[in-house]
Amino acid sequence: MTQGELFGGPFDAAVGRGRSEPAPGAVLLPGWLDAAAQLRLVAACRAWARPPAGMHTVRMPTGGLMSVRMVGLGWHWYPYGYSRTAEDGTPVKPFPPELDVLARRAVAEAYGADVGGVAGAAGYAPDIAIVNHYPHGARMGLHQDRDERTDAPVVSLSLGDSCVFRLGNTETRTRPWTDLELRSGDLLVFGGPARFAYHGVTRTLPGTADPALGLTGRLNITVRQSGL
Ligand SMILES: O=C(O)CCC(=O)C(=O)O
Ligand SMILES: [Fe+2]
Repeated sequence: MTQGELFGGPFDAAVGRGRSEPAPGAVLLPGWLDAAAQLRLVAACRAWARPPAGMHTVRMPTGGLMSVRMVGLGWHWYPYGYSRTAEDGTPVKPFPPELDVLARRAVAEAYGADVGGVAGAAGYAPDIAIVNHYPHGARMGLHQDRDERTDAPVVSLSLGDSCVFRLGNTETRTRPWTDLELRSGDLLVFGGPARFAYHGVTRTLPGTADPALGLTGRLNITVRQSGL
């Protein structure tokens, strides 16, 4: 049985763990971060998560709490917008220069010679990072990232437990979609025609992280350009 059959849908366990383009404009580079870079990022996330303006639970306008906890750097995300003030009323932490460097390299490597053909990729100037922590059992429903005022690519880095990432289409929350396994160190860039695709995390795979990371659950860092 393939993993596709196991998860009941088209499933690309990052075929052979090589570069793939799961949808036009979406590029997956498995294992893009080496072990040392992953360790450094986990340590940085721990510092960014601390109060003030630290990691918090988000209440949706409908009243429910998100199962993912998050912290914004550069800008604080709330449903549905950005502010310079965090959940606790204190100024948001600055957008870290190391994420600026990393995300620019990510976009350059993801698109290579095509960078000029992807909206906002050549002049990519990120100023937001959102760090999400997925405790065991957490998930993120299908959504579009559309609180930014640009169509510049979103850079996504995964750390810790693997997850099933659902990459859908730009029109509806329904099929067609592709389920991708994102593992620790994987880079996913979604720009161009994939920039406003619905996406989400249907589940994490507890216990799949390298124990050496010292992380329970999964971390995801998205780096974005606000246009604000
Ligand atoms: O955790 C992920 O891989 C996706 C996170 C995401 O979609 C978001 O923060 O908007
Ligand atoms: Fe998103």
